Amino acid sequence: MVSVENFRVLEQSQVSPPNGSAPPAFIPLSFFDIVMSTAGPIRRIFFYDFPHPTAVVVDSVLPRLKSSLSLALQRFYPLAGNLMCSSSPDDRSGIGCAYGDSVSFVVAECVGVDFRELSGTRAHSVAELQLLVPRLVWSGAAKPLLAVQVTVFPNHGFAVGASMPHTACDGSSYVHFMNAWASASRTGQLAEPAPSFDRTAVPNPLQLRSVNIFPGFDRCGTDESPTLASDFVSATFCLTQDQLQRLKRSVTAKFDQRHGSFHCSTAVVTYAYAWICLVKTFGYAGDKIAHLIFLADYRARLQPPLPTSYFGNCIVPCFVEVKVSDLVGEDGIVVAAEAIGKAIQGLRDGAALEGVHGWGGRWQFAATQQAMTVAGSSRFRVYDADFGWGTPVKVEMVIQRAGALSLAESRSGDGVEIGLSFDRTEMDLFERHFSDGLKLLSE
Ligand SMILES: CC(C)(COP(=O)(O)OP(=O)(O)OC[C@H]1O[C@@H](n2cnc3c(N)ncnc32)[C@H](O)[C@@H]1OP(=O)(O)O)[C@@H](O)C(=O)NCCC(=O)NCCSC(=O)CC(=O)O
Repeated sequence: MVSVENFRVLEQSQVSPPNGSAPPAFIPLSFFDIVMSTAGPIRRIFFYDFPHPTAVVVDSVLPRLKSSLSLALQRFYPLAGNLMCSSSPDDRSGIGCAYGDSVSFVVAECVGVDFRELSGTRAHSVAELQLLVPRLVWSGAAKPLLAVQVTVFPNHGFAVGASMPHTACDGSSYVHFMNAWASASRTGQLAEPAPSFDRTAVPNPLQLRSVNIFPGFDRCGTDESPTLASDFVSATFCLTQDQLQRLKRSVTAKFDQRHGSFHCSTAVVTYAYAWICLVKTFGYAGDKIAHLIFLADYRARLQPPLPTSYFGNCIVPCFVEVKVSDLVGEDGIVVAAEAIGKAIQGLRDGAALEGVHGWGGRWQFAATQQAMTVAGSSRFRVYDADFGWGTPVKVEMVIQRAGALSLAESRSGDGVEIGLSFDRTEMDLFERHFSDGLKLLSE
């Protein structure tokens, strides 16, 4: 078990882009950056098997991780910069980059810990995971956008934790950076496509300029991890390709074509199935409306589209509401999939931005209703992040709220992985609903 007693910081340093390679710049925040700025930091932990003593990690792994991080920052230089936002809402907020910018790089050691358990799929403490991700500390003008922590588990492995405030970028850009850093470490070269920071084609339907429209914004970047009960745990649930196909068939077999059609994708059935299990776990009354919020990548959906290498936020929220009795009923998966599919269809031809005035209110209301939210994507390729010592044995998003779900491709390549956090009793319930539903599918 990771506790403060068996966890110690070995080194705290700063990593900069190579000398003079990142010239001073100011990159204005886009509409999407400002909208997402209160969403809290993105925090992932990449676990690697590495059965060697700490000294070997320090001598051979760390120098390469640092030099490749420096190389990656040459291209992703805004991540070494600071958020600039004056108290006047008229001043444009942006990312300021200056010579000498750097990223905090912490090295820690964890002893007497079951590395397998912490990097496994079965329930493990979220408070322990929190120790493996670095804190982003905002103080005055210093508002860093990336912090890195490498934690060594002697003779077992190491974990690379990276935190970025959502103001800097969305999940697609986060993983773009991590994969660029990993491939630079593995090959010594920058092989991933260069990021694009060009904001000129990004729409601004609400004419937003500053993050200071949100009271208390400063606290959103500073990563104050809540103190969690020791029985608040995180676990990973997998849906194999075969199970996904069965779920898709169970939807399409019953879907009433008279109501129109939609593409019953992997994302649709995964969200639908997890949502039903979650609603059953919380045991809501049948007449309550259940809420789901998921995010859609808007790069390819904009007219004209932005390149996939666009770095920043380009995501829009999708809101889905279904009555609990319909979700937990016999055809719940059909009802949920149809409602989610319709929300995805509604993203076509730039239509999502038409509802932009309602986003804030809908988001706030759904949050009061314990909405299920989805982070990550099964298309991000988080398991490609090989720094030169093999692919991750586990990639975990740190989730501090019951009802928040994270998604990734499965490590084996067969299907998807769903990460969730709950109190242990709720986790047991969720696990039972999840496996019972799949048993029914195979009958
Ligand atoms: C809105 C969506 C979830 C809807 O997904 P869907 O799969 O249902 O719909 P779609 O139109 O995109 O794709 C439909 C079908 O097209 C195919 N398809 C489309 N694009 C593909 C791609 N890039 N790779 C592989 N397949 C693809 C698939 O066959 C899929 O069906 P099939 O699946 O049956 O094969 C998705 O489009 C999307 O935007 N995903 C990214 C969401 C995202 O960025 N989340 C992170 C937010 S930030 C965040 O949360 C923080 C963080 O992550 O760090």
